[in-house]
Amino acid sequence: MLIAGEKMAAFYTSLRPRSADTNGYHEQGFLKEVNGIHKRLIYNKFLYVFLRVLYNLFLHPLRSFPGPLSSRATILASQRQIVKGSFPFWLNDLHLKYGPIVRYAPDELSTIDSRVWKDVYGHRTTNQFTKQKDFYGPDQYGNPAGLIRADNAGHARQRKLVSHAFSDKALKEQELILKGYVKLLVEQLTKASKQHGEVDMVRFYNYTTFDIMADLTFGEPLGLLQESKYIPWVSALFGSIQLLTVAGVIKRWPLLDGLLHRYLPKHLKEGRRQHMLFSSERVDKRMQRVTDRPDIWTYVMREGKDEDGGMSGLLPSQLHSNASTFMLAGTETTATELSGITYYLHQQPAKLARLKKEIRDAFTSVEDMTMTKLSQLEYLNACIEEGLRIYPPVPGLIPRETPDAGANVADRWVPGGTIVSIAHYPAYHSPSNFKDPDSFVPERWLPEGQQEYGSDNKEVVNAFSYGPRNCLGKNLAYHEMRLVLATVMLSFDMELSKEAEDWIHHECHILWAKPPMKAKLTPVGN
Ligand code: HEM
Repeated sequence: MLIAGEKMAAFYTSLRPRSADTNGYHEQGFLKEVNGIHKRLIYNKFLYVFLRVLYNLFLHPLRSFPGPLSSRATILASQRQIVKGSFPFWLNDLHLKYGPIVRYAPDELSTIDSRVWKDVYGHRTTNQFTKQKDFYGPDQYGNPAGLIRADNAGHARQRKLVSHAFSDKALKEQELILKGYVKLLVEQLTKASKQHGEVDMVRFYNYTTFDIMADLTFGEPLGLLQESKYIPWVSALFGSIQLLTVAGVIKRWPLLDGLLHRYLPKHLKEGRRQHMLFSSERVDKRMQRVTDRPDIWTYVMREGKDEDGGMSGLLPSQLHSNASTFMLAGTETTATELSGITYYLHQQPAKLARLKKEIRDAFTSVEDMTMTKLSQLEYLNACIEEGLRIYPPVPGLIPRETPDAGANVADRWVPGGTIVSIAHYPAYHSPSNFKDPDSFVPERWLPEGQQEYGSDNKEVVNAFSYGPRNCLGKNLAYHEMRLVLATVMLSFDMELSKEAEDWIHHECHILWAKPPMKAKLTPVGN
């Protein structure tokens, strides 16, 4: 080590300018030389960028795919939109202009063709297409990675183990837990309305979904409903979403990414560590408890216990990573959908009245609501399907990389190493897939709407993704959305505030940046 250090010192000394008196080497001459090298480096960099742009435009294997010149030339155009929070809308405009498949960045294709679900995400092809590494990044909880970032073999093993906790049978046993929280939601909404006149529905939906998911993941709620406020951990989670978007953009520039990691202020690193610890400590505490309460781990332990009573299937890094995934994937998404549906229904009084009537005819109290009865409410289910179409909680891309040998994607040959993705928002808002794509029309999902909307390409809507890596919590999410929406409609009449009239027009940083949705609630029967 010391020898290496001495050698380095000698090397730098040899580079230092020597004075003209000692060896005739003039300092100015040296500076000129350095300037020359510097200029040549800049020149070379420019030359490289110029040649790269020419290559991307005229020689790249994707050159025959349509897209704007700026996007085919460099990744800057798409990155600008991501940072601005307008990526899904921009992509939507590109599809309107260029058709069902668009080259939105030099190595990247977006498509709105429903065949892509089977071709790229389906069971038959999932082993060929890999998740795009830059987009998902390494697992912060270390290796072996949890569900989201595991390779296909590691994923299949973990998924088999945890899926017991998300089965219909498990959900039936979790019904009472969920009901407890929606009853508390009604109590707290009533109290907050009396106190403040107006309540922010986005917050109350978040309180509910975070408390439910924390109960199922940590065996205890976070107390958000009880206190009617976010705890710092949840606020930090929301605050970090925009930063994560920027970090995702920086990741594509290795030099900047390296600098970011090296010079990230200590307090931010510590904040991230504390944030991760919050969830890991809670799940560790839960694992030490012996209980038969039907939370996630009761099912996983039952199915995956080894001879010593430990968990044979999940290592600590996977346990921590999956708990953290459940707490993000299973909360914000469901609350987003509830907020979106609430907004759209309150723009169309006739549809709102029809839904309220269906719910109030079916139930007199939350006690009457069962999973089976809720799943049979035609109009409620149509509203949820339409909500998932018009305001998908995961609005952007879920990118995959083609295998080295290339692959067929919707009848077109795509070379190896290409990033391909179906884009939820553009696919669901395309007039080539839907009539009146920007209108909230639950009837399109019902037999009565088939005459008018029968030509809609409903197969393209897979808001929970498709194939072996689709959403694990789909059943839970559907039940939760039905239960919460039905409870709110049964218990209150709601009037959105003036400021909330334009609520839907907000940015998207991977997830929707939802503003508050203030509403006046009147308890039914008052
Ligand atoms: C309306 C609500 C929801 C929507 C629209 C939704 C959507 C999605 C989507 C699109 C994916 C695929 C992501 C990708 O491939 O990168 C996904 C994965 C996942 N979701 Fe959901 N989700 C919702 C609710 C939930 C809930 C309630 C849970 C409960 C824990 C959950 C847990 C997960 C998990 C664990 C994965 C990863 C699955 C795997 O890789 O095997 N999600 N979700």
